[in-house]
Amino acid sequence: MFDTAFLDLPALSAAGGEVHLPGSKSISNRVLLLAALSSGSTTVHDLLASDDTRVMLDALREIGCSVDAAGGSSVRITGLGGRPPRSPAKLFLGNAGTAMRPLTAALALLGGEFELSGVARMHERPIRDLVDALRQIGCRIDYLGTDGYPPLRIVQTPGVPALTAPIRVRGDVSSQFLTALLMALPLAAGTQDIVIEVLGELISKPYIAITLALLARFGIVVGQQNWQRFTIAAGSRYQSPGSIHVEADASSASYFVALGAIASSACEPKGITLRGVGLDSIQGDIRFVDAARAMGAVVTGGPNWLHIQRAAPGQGWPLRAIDMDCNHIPDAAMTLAVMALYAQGSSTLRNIASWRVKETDRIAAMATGLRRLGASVEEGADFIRITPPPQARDWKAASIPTFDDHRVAMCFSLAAFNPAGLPVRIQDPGCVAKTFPDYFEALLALAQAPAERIPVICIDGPTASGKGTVAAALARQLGYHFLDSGAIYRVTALAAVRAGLAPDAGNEARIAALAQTLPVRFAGDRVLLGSDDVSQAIRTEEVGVNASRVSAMPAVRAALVALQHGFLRLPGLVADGRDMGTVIFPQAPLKIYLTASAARRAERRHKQLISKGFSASIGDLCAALQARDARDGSRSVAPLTPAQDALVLDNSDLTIDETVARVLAEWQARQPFAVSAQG
Ligand SMILES: Nc1ncnc2c1ncn2[C@@H]1O[C@H](COP(=O)(O)OP(=O)(O)O)[C@@H](O)[C@H]1O
Ligand SMILES: Nc1ccn([C@@H]2O[C@H](COP(=O)(O)OP(=O)(O)O)[C@@H](O)[C@H]2O)c(=O)n1
Repeated sequence: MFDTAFLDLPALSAAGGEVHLPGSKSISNRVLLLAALSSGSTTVHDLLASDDTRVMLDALREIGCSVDAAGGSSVRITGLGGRPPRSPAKLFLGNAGTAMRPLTAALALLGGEFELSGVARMHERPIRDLVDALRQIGCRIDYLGTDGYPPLRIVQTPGVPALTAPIRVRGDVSSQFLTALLMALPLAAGTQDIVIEVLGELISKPYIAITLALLARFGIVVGQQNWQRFTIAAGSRYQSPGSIHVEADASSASYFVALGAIASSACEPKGITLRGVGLDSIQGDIRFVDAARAMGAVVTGGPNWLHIQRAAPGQGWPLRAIDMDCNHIPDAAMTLAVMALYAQGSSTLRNIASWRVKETDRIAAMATGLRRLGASVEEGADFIRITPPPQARDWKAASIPTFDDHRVAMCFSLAAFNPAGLPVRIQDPGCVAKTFPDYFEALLALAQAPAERIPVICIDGPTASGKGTVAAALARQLGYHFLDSGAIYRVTALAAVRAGLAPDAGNEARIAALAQTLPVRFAGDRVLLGSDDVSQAIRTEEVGVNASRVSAMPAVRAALVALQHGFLRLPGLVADGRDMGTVIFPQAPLKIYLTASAARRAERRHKQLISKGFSASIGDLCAALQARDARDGSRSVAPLTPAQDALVLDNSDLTIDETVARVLAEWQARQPFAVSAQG
């Protein structure tokens, strides 16, 4: 997951390949609650691992269900099955509406004392209509903060209240209230039919269809008339299906359907293949496929898969503008708003008032981001109209605020295919954790960009100047890959010595041959030579000196070039070494030559070695590093010297954090985003 302050996506040019989507958030949480209300155990497969499912699982444990890992993405839930929930209990539900609403209804019916709270945004998301419906039937629920919003306290004597009249609930604000009642009211259907009447036009009907389909899997049959009246038959009982698979999220599929529709396929495999959700999905958002087709996407599919390709020029590419009622696909329709950037003419998405009360005001959020990209946007209470930038040159490099809304973040990643070749900055990319923690990894695995567009920051300099430390910290903060080229030379030296080859000029050809096929791999912080973990072994001073020797051999350096180029991958790279800016990545937009006085560097190396349990004397180290500087600086190939366009940074009197901050400031200053103006 990209847990960084922002993620800069370079302009992307093409995409292709296959992706397996994670389980749906709303199906995951519905299934978890139904399993918790059933008797016996239910093994839930393909459960989404995300913030929202985590808070639901924690809450279920808190009220007395047992939750056991069942391998991979499976969990086994042993439900209450008629037992009262553990009470009193305080439940923290983050920003998960799919936990807050159904748990409120279920706990109010089961009885006990509960406090349900969430993050600040959750306390701004209305719940009055559900509370009013539950109060009608005698449930005691109090607001602990603002009237009409969580946090809530439930104090209800155990035992489900008797129901005499139909329960009425508004259906025109959020369908989640009706879902909550449909999932909880079978608890009250022991000896009587339960009738729920919807007031107003029910929005998001497809989400109710998912609820009904899942209730049926748990043995509860609900009759419905016109989406206005729902009847749960007397004697209904939650029956665990034993095991159940969570479908992948059709809303998450929308980003990849859109990706296939807008990205060209540079090479085989053509187009995007999605696994985990297909044309037979129980999720209403699968209808997004029809909307994407209307805009020009070429979509085929089967029971558990979809394949999407961009249309031929003039036959759906550029995309066609649409004017569409999106009530049936409220979440996925956000993706259409970004697809509209690639359409000819203005697109209007209507009947989307529910966007205003989601994780953020999504109409405002989409309008903000789209305008920053250069589109003209008109917004109303329940619609948004998008006119793309007229020409490629009218696009702008934008820093997109995501308002802690996973879908906003995912949608706007698609703007990286803009015809102007501009990068896009996604602020707080970690907010995708709500439904799709590895979204950006999945996108970047499919997306392609020409090597010259992938940004590289080079940090070169003498030994112990802090290159490795600073480069690794930068890579972490930017979400970029990290190349420790010194480690490659160290591994080469170690492999040579292990092969009986002394690091002398006479062995150059043989060491180069060995370097050509060096089986080195980086796995997080570990360095592997074949299957041998050599992370520690390569850090001795002896290996450092041998590395300096083999690195002076032109044939060895040549043999390692391709290996180093291979590290240049999306979304970007921070490369640490001696010749990153001069030889390996001469096109890099930022080159830092990091240095410090020999005395300071010897001190640092001394501390580092002592902390790793190696013995060393500062005097010896200072002499050795000066000798190494001389050898690295005087060798015939790629001598240690600042690139002409490098920025020399002497950090003798800077801390690590100060050094990183300086480099980061240089990097930010080179970005096209108007950061200060845009926030
Ligand atoms: N600016 C700095 N101030 C103090 N110590 C530093 C600084 N930069 C790095 N160090 C420490 O110096 C040691 C050597 O840094 P390292 O990143 O291994 O250098 P290099 O990769 O240039 O050889 C590390 O233990 C690191 O924590
Ligand atoms: N790009 C690079 C990186 C390292 N090297 C050599 O490899 C040796 C070990 O690299 P390193 O970065 O781990 O060394 P230290 O700076 O940590 O001592 C250095 O002394 C250099 O001689 C190089 O020649 N070119």
